[in-house]
Amino acid sequence: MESINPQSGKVIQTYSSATDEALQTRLRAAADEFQHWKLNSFPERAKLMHAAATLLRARKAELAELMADEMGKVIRDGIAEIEKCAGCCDYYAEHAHQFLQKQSIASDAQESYVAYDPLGVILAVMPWNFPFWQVFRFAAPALMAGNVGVLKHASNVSGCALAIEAVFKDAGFPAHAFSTLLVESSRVEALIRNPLVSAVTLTGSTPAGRSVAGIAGSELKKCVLELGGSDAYIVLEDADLDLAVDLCVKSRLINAGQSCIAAKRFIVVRPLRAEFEARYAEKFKAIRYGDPRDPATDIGPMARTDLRDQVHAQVMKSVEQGARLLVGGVVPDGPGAYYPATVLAGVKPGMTAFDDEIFGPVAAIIEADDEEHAIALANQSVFGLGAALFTRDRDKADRLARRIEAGCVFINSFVKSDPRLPFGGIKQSGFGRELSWFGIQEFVNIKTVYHAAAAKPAHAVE
Ligand SMILES: O=CCCCC(=O)O
Repeated sequence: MESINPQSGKVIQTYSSATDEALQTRLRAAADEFQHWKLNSFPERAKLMHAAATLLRARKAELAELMADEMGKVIRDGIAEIEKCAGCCDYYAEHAHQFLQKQSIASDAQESYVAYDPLGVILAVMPWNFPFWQVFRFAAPALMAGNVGVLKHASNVSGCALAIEAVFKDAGFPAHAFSTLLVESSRVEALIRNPLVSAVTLTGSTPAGRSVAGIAGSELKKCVLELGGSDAYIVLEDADLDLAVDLCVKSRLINAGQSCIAAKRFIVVRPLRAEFEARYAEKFKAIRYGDPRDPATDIGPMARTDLRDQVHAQVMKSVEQGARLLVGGVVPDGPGAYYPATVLAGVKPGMTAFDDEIFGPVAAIIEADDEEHAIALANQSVFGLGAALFTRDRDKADRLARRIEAGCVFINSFVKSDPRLPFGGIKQSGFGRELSWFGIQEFVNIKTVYHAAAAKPAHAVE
């Protein structure tokens, strides 16, 4: 497996994938470790998780450079990503015990309660776009709950995958509490089917989700899926337009547009559409793409040239279908998987930019007749990950938020994940939740314990 620098196109490192025997040995070791790890107390686990947070903070500069080299993330975003991972480790170190405390429930029993037991070896199949964050937001709760983790990371970020394993090991976790498996995607099916694996979590595309869910389903193994999105950002007539334009630009360009929760469809009511479009295009024109290590760069290269070419094909298709290209839309000459910040206007249902997820720095502006039409357009999607609403009317925002088919709705803000808040989607964006109290509940056995009304003491039996 090769790590290729998307800026230069040069191979940085080649990794050999694990043999079947080596994989089996690692899974066996993880399963054996689970028998010990699950018996540790919460304070013991928390101590190690805090140590992982400390190490992440100490290594943030080098880890950000690794991301820049393997997938093109600009350095300041890489540093922010590592800090967020550290915060997530601290959060679960501090709260896991309380989240998984036994809960008494009154019933006809003398005593009945719910206990939360770990499930075992959890396989995480993770993508390259947030190579640390996506892994830590799974690993911190899963390990704190007493599970052990094995990671199959995207093949272009093997360096990141090994660096994550090293963080856990160097923080003092037992050797097989968290391990990285260097394997190609074609071997994920065998991993899910392996009897030593208890459950699987995937962050990735909708087709990958279908495949993982199908395999996990046929094995009757629990899975959590965090898939694609085409988040609608609705701008209503009473919106603060400066704020809306700023946040809509910012959200679309997160990670060079390569984020499931980046804003993708901008649905603006007719009276504001022309003004929004003009201001939006102006800001996009000023966006500089370039070396991810250069502090002056706004967006780095996309992660791979084939992904860049796919985005360009989607832009061209949308234009053929009638969208107006306002900014960008031209593949630059020279090396690197670069794509310019691009704006499409006049986008409508039936066009690629409306119907499909565009995983790159491409904005689709859509005009709505009115508020009702805006909500209908937002919901006219196979995806249901996130959405944002811009309005000054708080009551209206609450009413409309409930009508939007998505896992989260942010009002006058862009969509973001936060360890304290549940994160996940509906429809073809997946199912299950990560983060918060809800996330740590996904990979536990929610066990009912029932004590019958007091049996007579032995000496009282006639
Ligand atoms: O592709 C998904 C990106 C999620 C980013 C985040 O959680 O902030």
